Amino acid sequence: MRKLAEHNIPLREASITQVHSVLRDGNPLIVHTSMFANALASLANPKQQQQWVPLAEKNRIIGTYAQTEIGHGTFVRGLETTAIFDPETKEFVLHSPTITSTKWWPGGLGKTANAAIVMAQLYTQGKCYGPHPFFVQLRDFDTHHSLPGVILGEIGPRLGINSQDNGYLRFDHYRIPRTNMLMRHSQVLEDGSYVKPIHNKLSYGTMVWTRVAIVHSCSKKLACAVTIATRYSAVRHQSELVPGKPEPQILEYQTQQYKLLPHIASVFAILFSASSVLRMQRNVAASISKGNVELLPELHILSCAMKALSSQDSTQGIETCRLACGGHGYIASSGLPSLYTSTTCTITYEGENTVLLLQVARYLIKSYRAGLEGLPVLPSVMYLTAPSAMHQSPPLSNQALIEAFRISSANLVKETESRLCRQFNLEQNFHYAWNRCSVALVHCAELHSRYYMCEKFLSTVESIRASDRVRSVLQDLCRLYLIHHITLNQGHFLRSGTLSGVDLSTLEEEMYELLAKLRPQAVPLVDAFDFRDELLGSTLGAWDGRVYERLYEEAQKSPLNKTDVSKAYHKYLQPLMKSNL
Ligand SMILES: CCC/C=C/C(=O)SCCNC(=O)CCNC(=O)[C@H](O)C(C)(C)COP(=O)([O-])OP(=O)([O-])OC[C@H]1O[C@@H](n2cnc3c(N)ncnc32)[C@H](O)[C@@H]1OP(=O)([O-])[O-]
Ligand SMILES: Cc1cc2nc3c(=O)[nH]c(=O)nc-3n(C[C@H](O)[C@H](O)[C@H](O)COP(=O)(O)OP(=O)(O)OC[C@H]3O[C@@H](n4cnc5c(N)ncnc54)[C@H](O)[C@@H]3O)c2cc1C
Repeated sequence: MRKLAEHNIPLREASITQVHSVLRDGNPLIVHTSMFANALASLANPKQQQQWVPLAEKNRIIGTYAQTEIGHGTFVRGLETTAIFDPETKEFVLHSPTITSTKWWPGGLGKTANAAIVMAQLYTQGKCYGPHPFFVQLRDFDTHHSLPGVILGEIGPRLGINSQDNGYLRFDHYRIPRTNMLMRHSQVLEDGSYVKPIHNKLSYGTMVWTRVAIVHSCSKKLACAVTIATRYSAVRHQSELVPGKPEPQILEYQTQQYKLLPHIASVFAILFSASSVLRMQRNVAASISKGNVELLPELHILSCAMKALSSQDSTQGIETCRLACGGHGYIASSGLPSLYTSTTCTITYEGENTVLLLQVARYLIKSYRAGLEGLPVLPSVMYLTAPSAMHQSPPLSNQALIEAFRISSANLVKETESRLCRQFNLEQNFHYAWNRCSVALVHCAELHSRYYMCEKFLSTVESIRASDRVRSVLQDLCRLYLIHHITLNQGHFLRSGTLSGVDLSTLEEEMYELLAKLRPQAVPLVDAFDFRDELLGSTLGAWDGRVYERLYEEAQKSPLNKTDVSKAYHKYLQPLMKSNL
């Protein structure tokens, strides 16, 4: 926090710096500096911001974002916590009517936060208006004791990020002033009348913002993992590539290159997509402040798509990097296990990936249908019904591969929409039909999202300002990325007729050549990420390559090595050994 102040970084921008990477097992302040700060910035009105933001900046208020309940995370409309307006006292009464309405998961809620943005069902004048955000003080600002009517605690150990004190929270008819409802977009007036927002999903804005931030953080996490595994693969020698010759660096094995290089490429693909979504988010934020919400649906869908793909890619990539380090990848001091556990949660939080992909699919199907009817659709999905342009680029050129992605994605959407219609005719119920097609719908969303990521990678590399040599390496990486994802999704390309079996063999051949060509660039590429050793926190991935010395030194720090004979020997082992059992 001191560093943020020294560098004049506003609280809500902390999460896109590296400040949180210093703490490996999560961080009790992360939701304060990300979601809480952002909720105040985007959902509170100017007066409320004046009241709370300076206190949050000075860390007098430490907040969290309390939305999820034990019973409902995904289905936000199903939340059960109520905020009922009492016109007599001009207060909202917050209440948790059931066990399932207990808030569950918010980061920092257990012991750290003294306030929260609470999402609760808003009732006024006897009518429910759905989930709305409220600023709620949870603990005394001086003593830190929880306030009467507020019941809270920590939820217990998790797979990872155990320093984050995820918490639970219940309210017992807890009263807050009317002015604690975050009123930038919708309001409850003194007489209890409700003023609705210009778009009814604006209160979901903090989630959209965080999804964009997650894309950024996923590229960083993956970059850390590939740095560790690549440097280690240059230091580690094992087996014989040619019988009788010295053991080579494991990075010489093609299979090792195949494990690492596509993920190095993936770091760039995610990063460039993140930048593009971030740009869009800034434009949308500016438009919203002028009352224009036209591009909000596009931002919502793009942030869902990129959050889902980047969290999945980075989690799989980190696990591949860990396995690529053999046994040493399993040791905590390699840094890889904590990278994995602190990244796999991004698949679930801020919208479980399948659910987000289904949001994308819903948009694809709606846009496809609108396009067929000649209605206007937004730019990113115009291709679904636009005429194909496959034959205009040289065969198997980068542009041709992007076109193949585009046509295959459009083809899959078309096929799935027909399936949906057939299913609808059978079921006579759209929702049942949708569920029966949902595996295919998720595939549509994945392919569309991959197309977007490939396109962003290519267009960024083509326009980037760099020396010819740097550009040439990035072009090779981009080419590897495109081919790698085409080989992983061969079925879609064969089905759409955009690539033949022969094309796929040619591309596969080229991929193997690219692995060999890029091998000498692997270490310079990860060095260029420029992580300090303290941030990597890895015995395998430090700059100086002293892997074995560091592993040995780290082992000396194990608490079990403080004494030659452990207490457990006297307490359990010795009696057992003497017991003749
Ligand atoms: C450090 C981080 C720590 C972690 C923190 C957390 O996890 S915090 C907890 C994080 N928790 C989660 O992330 C929970 C995940 N769950 C959710 O976000 C929501 O429940 C939902 C989006 C899945 C469905 O919402 P729903 O049932 O209200 O909506 P619906 O499906 O009926 O669709 C109706 C229409 O609304 C549209 N629309 C939807 N959202 C947006 C938006 N943001 N903007 C604009 N539009 C949006 C949608 O496209 C559709 O448009 P159409 O087709 O009619 O034109
Ligand atoms: C580490 C961590 C930190 C978190 N931090 C916070 C926080 O700070 N604040 C906060 O409010 N919350 C937080 N959460 C909660 C998080 O946002 C939710 O867990 C997440 O949104 C998923 O919801 P769920 O747990 O209800 O999963 P569920 O929705 O119950 O998912 C279970 C399964 O059901 C499937 N499913 C659900 N709905 C559908 C559907 N419509 N169609 C198809 N399949 C479906 C899912 O795909 C999944 O396979 C955190 C969670 C974790 C793990």
